Amino acid sequence: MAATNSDMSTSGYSFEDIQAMAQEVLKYSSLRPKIGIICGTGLGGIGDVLEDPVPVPYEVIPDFPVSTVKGHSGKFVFGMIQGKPVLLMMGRLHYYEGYPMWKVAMPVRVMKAIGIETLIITNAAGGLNPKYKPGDMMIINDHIDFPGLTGECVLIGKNDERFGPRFLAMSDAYDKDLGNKFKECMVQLGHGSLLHEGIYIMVGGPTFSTTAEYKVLRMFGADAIGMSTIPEVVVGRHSNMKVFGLSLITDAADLECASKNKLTHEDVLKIANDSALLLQKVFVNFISMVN
Ligand SMILES: O=P(O)(O)O[C@@H]1C[C@H](O)[C@@H](CO)O1
Ligand code: HPA
Repeated sequence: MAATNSDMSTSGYSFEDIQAMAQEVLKYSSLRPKIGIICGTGLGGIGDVLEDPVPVPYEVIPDFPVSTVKGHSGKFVFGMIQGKPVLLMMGRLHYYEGYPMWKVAMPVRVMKAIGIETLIITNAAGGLNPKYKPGDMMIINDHIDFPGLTGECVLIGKNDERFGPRFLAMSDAYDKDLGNKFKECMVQLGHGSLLHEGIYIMVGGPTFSTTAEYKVLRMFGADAIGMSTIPEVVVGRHSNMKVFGLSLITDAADLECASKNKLTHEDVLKIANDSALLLQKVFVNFISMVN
């Protein structure tokens, strides 16, 4: 298996490598899910609503990278939600862990090869929009691929058309119908006031931003800031999947430089943990509405 990028192929893994990884994962379950969920930092609690979960640790998949961040356990999990088979990815890969961009999003290609058609991507994010508070949620309706704009787009390199087209439109990246369904769930459950729709910007991390950086990124028009998601969205769309993106707002950017408290990963995990039960309830309803 060629897990290097020496030939400048887009993914570093050939089409055949990705199919072989998918076949390996499929050996663990007879379920054939069409819905995939990527759990953001601390959001693995979504896995608690899975009936008959079957975990597939990344270590059993040949040449699959490991997840090194607290709050990301490092496994795929098959299971059922509301009578529908789903595949969870618990343990995303981040650019700041030292993985090249093509490797960060490679699991999305494996999910596609497994049969996933609808990709639900979650993350923990900082609120740049002054209206957002920790514990709020934001449906991502557009994004700013900051690494992409500066030459680190996940699709840089040779393109294998079996994965998707060389040039990819991103104007319709986020599925509106899925967004409306999620909104409906939040309103039905009485939590409509926690929900926003907005623009997510990805930065490389692992540093959180300075006040000056937050101000610039807010001026760009971003509502929430994080260190993931966009490479997965781009590869999901390249693979012709329907994509839904959700940010859990875990902290409010200190645009006035007024706070004496320094933001930590533990703060992010705590808010994610506090929101776990609500997210589980919402996801049970949401998945029942997803085709
Ligand atoms: O994997 P996500 O984007 O949810 O994780 C966020 C960004 C960093 O990885 C981490 C910072 O606490 O949370
Ligand atoms: N910045 C970047 N990533 C994040 C943040 C933040 O403020 N909060 C959670 N993930």
